[in-house]
Amino acid sequence: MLSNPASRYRRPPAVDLPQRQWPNRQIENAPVWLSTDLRDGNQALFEPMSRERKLEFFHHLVRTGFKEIEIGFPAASQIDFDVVRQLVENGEIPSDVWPMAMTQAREDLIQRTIASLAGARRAIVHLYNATSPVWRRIVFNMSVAEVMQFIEHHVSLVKKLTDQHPETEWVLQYSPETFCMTELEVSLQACNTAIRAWDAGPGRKIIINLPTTVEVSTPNVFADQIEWMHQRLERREHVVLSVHPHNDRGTGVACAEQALLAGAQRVEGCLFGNGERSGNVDLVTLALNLYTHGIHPGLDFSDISGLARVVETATGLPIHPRHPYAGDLVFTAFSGSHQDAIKKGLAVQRRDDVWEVPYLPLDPADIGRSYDGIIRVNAQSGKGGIAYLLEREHGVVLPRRMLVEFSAVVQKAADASEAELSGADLWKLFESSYLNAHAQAEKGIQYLDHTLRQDGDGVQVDIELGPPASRRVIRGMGTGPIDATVHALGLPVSVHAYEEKSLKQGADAQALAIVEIALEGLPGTCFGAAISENLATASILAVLSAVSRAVQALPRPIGEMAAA
Ligand SMILES: CC(=O)SCCNC(=O)CCNC(=O)[C@H](O)C(C)(C)COP(=O)(O)OP(=O)(O)OC[C@H]1O[C@@H](n2cnc3c(N)ncnc32)[C@H](O)[C@@H]1OP(=O)(O)O
Ligand SMILES: CC(C)C(=O)C(=O)O
Repeated sequence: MLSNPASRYRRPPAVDLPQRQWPNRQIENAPVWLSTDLRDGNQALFEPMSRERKLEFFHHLVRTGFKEIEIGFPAASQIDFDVVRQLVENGEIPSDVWPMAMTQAREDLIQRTIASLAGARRAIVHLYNATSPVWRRIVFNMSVAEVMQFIEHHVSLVKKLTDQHPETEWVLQYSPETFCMTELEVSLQACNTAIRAWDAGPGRKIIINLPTTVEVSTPNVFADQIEWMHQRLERREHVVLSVHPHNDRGTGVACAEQALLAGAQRVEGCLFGNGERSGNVDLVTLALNLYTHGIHPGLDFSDISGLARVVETATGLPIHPRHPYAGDLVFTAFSGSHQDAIKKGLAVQRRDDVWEVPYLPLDPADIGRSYDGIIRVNAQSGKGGIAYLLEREHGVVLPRRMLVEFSAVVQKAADASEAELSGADLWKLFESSYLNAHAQAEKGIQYLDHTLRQDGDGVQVDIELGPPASRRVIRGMGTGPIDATVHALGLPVSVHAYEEKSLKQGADAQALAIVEIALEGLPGTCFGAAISENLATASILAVLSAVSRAVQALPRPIGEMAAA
């Protein structure tokens, strides 16, 4: 039993913002993206990335289209320092990409951070300090006034040190860590202190990065906090307003999206939501959410599975099969009505038209995934998935009533196996239920051979039935092979429908024949099917298949009923 939370947990206060604008807005453009996979993502791993892995990951991020990449915390880790140096010294950072390095507000750490970036064409120094009451009291033991002096002192130091490297274009990023838990007036004071100490102005940009260091509120409260700041920050035109959502309440993506409505221009996060605790905001989901609204995110996720494997290898963490867009199961429908609707949708969807396939939020092909795994068949499936697999893998299109009949067979098999049925399983079931139904000795007919010859205007068929030890021949005359076979059987059978289809072309061409019959004494109709290189043979076998299946329900074996 969960204990009563009322006395142990508090809901953070709402923001007094009666004129809030964000609920009426839509996201119109992609934000600036910053990948913190190599910093926040990396600091949250059982085994942080090696130097080689970091470098490789960095280049993947560049190829994906990131223009801002937090490479690490060079003052805290020799690997991070070496990686930054290698990238800078070897000129491996493309001219339009901003590397970013993080530091605490401590003089020695700031010096080393700037030393790591020296010589870069452009660079972002990321300075942070926590500002919320709990951190002020427990971690830093500082008053609000002392926190402001602390910020002023360390931002000024960053300015002084970076001014000594005019060959580099410097930007300061200031993060009031724990922003979402800080009184808004204090956050504003902290950010404005940084803006002034950095002397933000024309050609001197500052990034103000507001994190949900630990996500504690509903996304609407975070959006209110962002809009409140957006309206009040000093020198706003020289400030890039950024957010850094975490996902402790599972609403990181919602927080980021609503923050964009509220005035944020930039988002920091990790691919597939890696990062401290329940992760940083997932940049893949955010970007593809935009994409499905017709807005290009400026990031290339056209090979999402390839990227997922890169990230899994680098982090040592698996991506959940139901992870939005990237999970193995997200383009798979298990339930019958979903499969049916997807099949119908795919049949009418044209490549360049607006995407309207039911149940699939985007065209899997757009992110390098194929339709292959879309339909699966299990005990929850209906006709749609079965029809899709038979058609895709064997070119077999069953008449609707036959599909209904066969789906009952599939359902039974799936229930018995308690597993998913593959296309191959489905075909085996189709073979044993229909294509080989005439070859089963037990209750049905065991076909061995036949001869067919023209007889005046009609045909005569001689069919050899088994078992081989007591083989016998039944003969029938008719207008064609089907009619003759029915007569040969001598059973009260009437043929309701017949269709044939060629399955392959050329030398190995094959015909599929499908027959629907009624057998006196049995309710409804029953289907049979057969495949042969010869159409007449396929027709004869299809009748035998249908009759054999129909008599399965009869009390006496077919041999006793058939005319000998
Ligand atoms: C929310 C985030 O993700 S922030 C990023 C967090 N990432 C990391 O910390 C990863 C790497 N960090 C480290 O390896 C280490 O913390 C180092 C090397 C930076 C510093 O190591 P140490 O000097 O041993 O300090 P330690 O790790 O114990 O950190 C606690 C100290 O840092 C201080 N501190 C914490 N945050 C800050 C900050 N933003 N600015 C200034 N000081 C800070 C604390 O007050 C505490 O100081 P105290 O020792 O005087 O009480
Ligand atoms: C932006 C920084 C300080 C951060 O990682 C956080 O607050 O989660």
